[in-house]
Amino acid sequence: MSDLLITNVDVLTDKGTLTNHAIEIENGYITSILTSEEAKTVQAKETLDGKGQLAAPGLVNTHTHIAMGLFRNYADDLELMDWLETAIWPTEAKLNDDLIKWGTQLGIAEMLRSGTTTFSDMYFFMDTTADVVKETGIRAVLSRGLAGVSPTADQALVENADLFRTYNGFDNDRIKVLLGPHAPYTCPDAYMEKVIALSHELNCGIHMHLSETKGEVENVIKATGKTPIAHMHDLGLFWNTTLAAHCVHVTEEDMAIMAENHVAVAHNPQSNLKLASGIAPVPEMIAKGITVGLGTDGSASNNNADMLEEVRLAATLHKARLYNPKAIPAQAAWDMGTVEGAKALGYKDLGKIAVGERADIVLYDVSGMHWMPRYNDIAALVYSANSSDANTVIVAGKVLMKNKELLTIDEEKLRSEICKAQAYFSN
Ligand SMILES: N[C@@H](CCSC[C@H]1O[C@@H](n2cnc3c(=O)[nH]cnc32)[C@H](O)[C@@H]1O)C(=O)O
Ligand SMILES: [Zn+2]
Repeated sequence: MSDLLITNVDVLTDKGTLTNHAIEIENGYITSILTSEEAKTVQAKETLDGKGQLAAPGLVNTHTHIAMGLFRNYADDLELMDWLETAIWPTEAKLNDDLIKWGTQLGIAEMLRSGTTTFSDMYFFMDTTADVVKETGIRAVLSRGLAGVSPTADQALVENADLFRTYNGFDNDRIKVLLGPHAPYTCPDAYMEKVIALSHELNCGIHMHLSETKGEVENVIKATGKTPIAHMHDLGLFWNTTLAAHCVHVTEEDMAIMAENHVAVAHNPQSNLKLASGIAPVPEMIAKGITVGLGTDGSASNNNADMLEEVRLAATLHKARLYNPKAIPAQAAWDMGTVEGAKALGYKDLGKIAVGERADIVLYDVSGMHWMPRYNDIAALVYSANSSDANTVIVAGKVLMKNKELLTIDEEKLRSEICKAQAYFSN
């Protein structure tokens, strides 16, 4: 008997949309895709009626600081270093476990409601974040932010290693753990050497902000004679898997290093626009064989965790930059938001609806006027859908949102806790 059967649903597959089909799920995986006729004989513990809905893979947010939703619209219209130094870091100093718990829950509620089923996080108090991930059922790749310039730098390494030992591989890889060296400007070489040594000891991957702003690149070149990518490569950072957030200012040589060392990129178009960082050369990176996923970055620089916005921006931004409507076609943008993002996070069986894939599925309500006519569902998702069309969300075969009701989060309680947090940060 299967665990879950979704019936009467349109299914987005690599070969186009299969109308009025059924998806069978067992042990967190998609075990078959059937016609409605074939599905009649299937026995399942739970059945979901997918009538009027389109089943698509869940979105994969490859770069967030999810609890930063606490600082949504708190400090805007500043460039990165100014924003971090004058607004964000002093406020983050007031964070505690309890606030992180509610900030994380806020982000997860927002992501599930907008069709995201996996996120990759870099932040503080990651044990608490891991707890919330465990309870809410979302999929996550967690890294403890590591800053060598912080007074707690060495303690943070211990915390990241403990996080890895406790959670890496939890629940059949529903949680994975990376080391999170923050950025070249907060991680001096001596500290990076400790991070790299730890990555060898644990056989652990890396998640780091790299080449985000012109200023960062200029400073690293001044100090070392090399770009941040070349410098990190020479330090030995890329020996295992690396997820590099941003990569806005990369040279041809950087891209060659990244391709050769399988450095994957988390492209955060909205954050890069808002912090005036620039536009990453994404079509160029993809052409060189680099895996590029999409991320929202924190909701204090975005200012939401809506991945469909990133998919749309990825599809449109590079067209305008290159005066080329084919720069990132709709399918490529969709893939970056799903299967390519999953690859960037080290999942080989995530991000598609197909037999054998992990069952992270979103059912979109396609009854809205903006869904008519329906010539092409990929184009509809990329160019016309609203993320609030997400109606039902499944992660690892478990239903986490059903007909817009979150089943693992008490939103009333969450609202009241976020109001308290706002009052706390307003003082
Ligand atoms: N430095 C911290 C841990 C870092 S957590 C990750 C950090 O990244 C910061 N952050 C958020 N968005 C960005 C970005 O776009 N670039 C660089 N840092 C960011 C965020 O505010 C947070 O401080 C410590 O003292 O232990
Ligand atoms: Zn970031």
